[in-house]
Amino acid sequence: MGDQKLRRELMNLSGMKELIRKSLEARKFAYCPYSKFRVGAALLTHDGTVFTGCNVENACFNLGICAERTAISKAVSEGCRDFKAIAIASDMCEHFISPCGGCRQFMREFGANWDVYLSKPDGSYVEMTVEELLPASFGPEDLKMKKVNIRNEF
Ligand SMILES: O=c1ccn([C@H]2C[C@H](O)[C@@H](CO)O2)c(=O)[nH]1
Ligand SMILES: [Zn+2]
Repeated sequence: MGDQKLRRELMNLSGMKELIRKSLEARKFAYCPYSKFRVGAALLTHDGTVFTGCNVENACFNLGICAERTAISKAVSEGCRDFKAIAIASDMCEHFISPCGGCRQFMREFGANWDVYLSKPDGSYVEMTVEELLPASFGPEDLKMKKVNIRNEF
């Protein structure tokens, strides 16, 4: 964990603002006829590519997908997994949008020490890491332990 923290590269201010602008832009494509709660995301990879996403709801309510997961799935399905930052935008002026628990775990799959910008429509934001949003997390490394001998468990 310590090593990962050292490797974290901070982004410059104009880069952050541009990513937030793209998440605000992506929010416009939100398909949210049920909640009417638009969310946009813009995901930056280490090679500089940006994948955007919006929430996509469904008449079968529990099938809806969040903006963050849309963006991450777009990136992974195009061969990109090396994430630097994700910006998230909604229409809430009073609060910074904050990702749901499922999206935090989805982000965590691809590392704990990359940046998440929680924004407001005026472009203001707070910066957090995936680790800060999901402390003491369970990740892919935890599955790499030795297989237990199930017969010895009783
Ligand atoms: O960070 C968030 C929070 C909520 N939503 C979506 C899910 C649902 O479509 C709507 C209301 O919860 O907003 C996101 O996409 N991202
Ligand atoms: Zn979510």
